[in-house]
Amino acid sequence: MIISDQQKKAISHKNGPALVLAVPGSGKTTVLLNRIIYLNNTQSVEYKQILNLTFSKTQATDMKTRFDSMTSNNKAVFSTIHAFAFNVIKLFSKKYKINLKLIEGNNIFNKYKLLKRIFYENYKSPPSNDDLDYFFANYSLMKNNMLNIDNFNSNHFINIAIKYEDYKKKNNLFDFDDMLTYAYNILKNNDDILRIIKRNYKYFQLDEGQDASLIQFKILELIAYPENNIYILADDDQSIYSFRGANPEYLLKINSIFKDIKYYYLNKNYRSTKDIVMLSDYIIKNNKERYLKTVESHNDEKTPIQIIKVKNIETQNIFISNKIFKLNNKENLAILFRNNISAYAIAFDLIKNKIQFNKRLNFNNNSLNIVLQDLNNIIDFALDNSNLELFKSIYYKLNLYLKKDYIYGLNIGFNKSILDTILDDSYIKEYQKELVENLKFVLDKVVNLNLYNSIKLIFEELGYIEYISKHFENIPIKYIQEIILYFAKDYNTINELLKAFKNIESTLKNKNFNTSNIFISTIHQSKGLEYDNVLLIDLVDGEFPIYSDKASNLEEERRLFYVGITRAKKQLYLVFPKYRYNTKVKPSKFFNEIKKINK
Ligand SMILES: Nc1ncnc2c1ncn2[C@@H]1O[C@H](COP(=O)(O)OP(=O)(O)OP(=O)(O)O)[C@@H](O)[C@H]1O
Repeated sequence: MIISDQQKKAISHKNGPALVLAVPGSGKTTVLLNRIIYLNNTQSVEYKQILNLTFSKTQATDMKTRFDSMTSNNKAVFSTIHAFAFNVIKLFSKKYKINLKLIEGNNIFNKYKLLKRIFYENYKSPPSNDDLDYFFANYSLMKNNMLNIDNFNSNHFINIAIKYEDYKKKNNLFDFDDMLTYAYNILKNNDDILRIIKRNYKYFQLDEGQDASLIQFKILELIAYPENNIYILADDDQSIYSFRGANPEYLLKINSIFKDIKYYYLNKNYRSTKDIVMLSDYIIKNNKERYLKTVESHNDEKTPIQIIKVKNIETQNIFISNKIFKLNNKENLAILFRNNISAYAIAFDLIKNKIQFNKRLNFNNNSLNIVLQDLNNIIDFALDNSNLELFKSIYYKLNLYLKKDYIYGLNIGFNKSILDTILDDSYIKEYQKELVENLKFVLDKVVNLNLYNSIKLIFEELGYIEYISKHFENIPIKYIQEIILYFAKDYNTINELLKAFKNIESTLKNKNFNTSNIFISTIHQSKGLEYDNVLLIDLVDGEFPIYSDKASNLEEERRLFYVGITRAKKQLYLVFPKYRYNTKVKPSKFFNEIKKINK
């Protein structure tokens, strides 16, 4: 590899703050690693005095492996920001003999368990997984953006957050998000600890700077002061973690914090063909909140981007299988998508066809699980209509307009049907009677139909889908209906279907097959990586971009699309299913932006 002049300029930045603004595939990591060697050769900075920070463990290990292959010196420090913050806390705990304990992972102080208890004590009912995820998302935003509990409007959040904070404080516990605030406060208020860090490190390099949150930048400012040997590599167009508190605004205004900051630009993309580079540049120019950049491609090869229209999940899967079938073993292929849920439909087919694959997913989407579990309960109730416990778990999801007190007070005779008991009740209103009669009619049919038709009937004839769409915001309900029916075709009973689903889920959670050249990944998890062939699938409006009132969210969605496109080295396929559960849907808005390029 011949280091370009642009890269050389950035590598030979000596002292003081610098921001390297780069386009995708322009060699940011290459620059960061070469600068370590440069500082050592020309400035006599010891390797161990340069702290190289990034966000994920994978990225930190990846950097270390690449660095080890460049030099035999293994003293350079590569760390995630959280690991660095953790070390600061450990230093402090040791020095002041305070036994602070982390409540992440599976130990007895697990934060989910703790929060469940707090929810239960407050509301006398257990929280759903969505409640917990929602709380922690807001909590994380609060900590990363250095906000206080009273900056929030929701009494519910404030109430739970105060109790969560109190409990942790009293018991010397901290969680993943506290790591950053604790480390910041320790460094700010304890000169002795700050001095130790400053003695150890003289230079700081931050990769993927667009992902850093306010608190992370503030920690960097503290430890680098007054020399400010901060070197940040970033592509603001690849900032896709605002939901976790990433704050590209800080980068856009960095010259007001470091007046003497030097800017470097890397605008040549070494990864992708010209067509891919041009397309990505065209798309991202629709964003307003960004540094303007020009981009060039190193590879002039022509590989037109292919826009593929498919009918539905099934035909999308056929398209994917064909591409896998034709793949030569010297190349790799990634199937990328916006939502975790897409992984299930693909994995279903790959497992069936015994094709091994690697995956990079983040598991926080359990809407498919919820719907499957409800279907299981409804079908079980159809088979056992005197089971009051089962009925209690589903009646409120079927829009029957029956009150909890009424259901819990029902007196069911031995082996008597619950629905018949309700229908016999003379106090029940006419409209309620009609709904219960309809439920009875549907459930009687469910008992005799095959699984596929039973599920279809439940989806279409009961108030269940209406309930789910109302109670779970942003749930891609039509997509979920289609996936479930796609699975259901292959099974006779709901239990078999659930078993197959659990099998898919555990395959998705299992370790990777490192020898496979097929990857399935969310776009978020594909950042920093590259593949010969990329299939960006499920490009349906409302799913990607997801609907939002805020213009800034559309910009973030566009950045995500941009990250997806720019993972491709040679071939890029943009795949759009025209139907979701037999309903015609619109292609992703981003296709309109692409259309303009062809005019
Ligand atoms: N000067 C160069 N000549 C040839 N290839 C290069 C050069 N610099 C980098 N590359 C190659 O370009 C590809 C992209 O580099 P790298 O992954 O470091 O980019 P990046 O800027 O971190 O990308 P992204 O922001 O999209 O993750 C790699 O395959 C790398 O080996």
